Amino acid sequence: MNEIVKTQALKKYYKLGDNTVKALDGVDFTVREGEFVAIVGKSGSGKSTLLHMIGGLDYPTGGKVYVDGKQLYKLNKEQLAVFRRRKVGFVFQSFNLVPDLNVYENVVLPIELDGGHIDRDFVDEILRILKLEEKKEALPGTLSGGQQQRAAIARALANKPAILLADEPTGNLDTGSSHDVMGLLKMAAKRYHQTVVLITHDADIAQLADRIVQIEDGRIVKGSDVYAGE
Ligand SMILES: Nc1ncnc2c1ncn2[C@@H]1O[C@H](COP(=O)(O)OP(=O)(O)OP(=O)(O)O)[C@@H](O)[C@H]1O
Repeated sequence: MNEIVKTQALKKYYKLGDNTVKALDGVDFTVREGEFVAIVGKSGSGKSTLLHMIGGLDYPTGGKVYVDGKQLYKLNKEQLAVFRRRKVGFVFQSFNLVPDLNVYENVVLPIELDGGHIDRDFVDEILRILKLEEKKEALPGTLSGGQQQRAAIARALANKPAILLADEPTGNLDTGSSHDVMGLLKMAAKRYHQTVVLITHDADIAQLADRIVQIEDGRIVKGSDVYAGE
């Protein structure tokens, strides 16, 4: 089975005055294509840092990150930015939709900014699967939190990224909307064989993933490799 994400001895240290914070301290982590992985751990354990490293948002202190066969940190800043635009879909707790653009325009915006081809049939299908077809022309401000997050997920899926990374995507939603959003995200991921790595504090949400990876003090303590759950 294809390993789409692989980290080896990944380290990220932050210097704070005389202290060094070891946000990641030797992480070996693999995700295979089409897997839906939840990362859990206490606040400050290193979850967001790991997601940032996989998404090419920052450079590590040591170790390697491979995504879709590319070693990320051999890329310079511009190449890394292109990698992010083309290969990674991001979903955050705060939906980050552009308020003046309607749902459809928000969803296709990253493709337009990258000068890519918009596959309208595919975008329409995603909007249908995420139950947003009636809301294509609505502005984000007129939508519920769950609908806004589904629009953000549609945007992340629209250019068929190699990986979709979600940082607490249900953090701002009530329980009902959280399960709704997770269910639809999972369904879309299955349908497109989309690899998803998701951070959550919520054990119920994590249970919906194919595999749960637990991180403590910058190290993975459970679920690190793809065969752990089998
Ligand atoms: N830019 C930074 N500069 C200094 N320290 C940082 C920076 N980013 C993260 N850290 C530290 O690295 C550690 C890991 O942070 P990280 O955000 O990855 O944790 P987390 O598990 O995602 O936490 P939370 O669940 O609260 O979001 C923490 O001690 C944090 O304070």
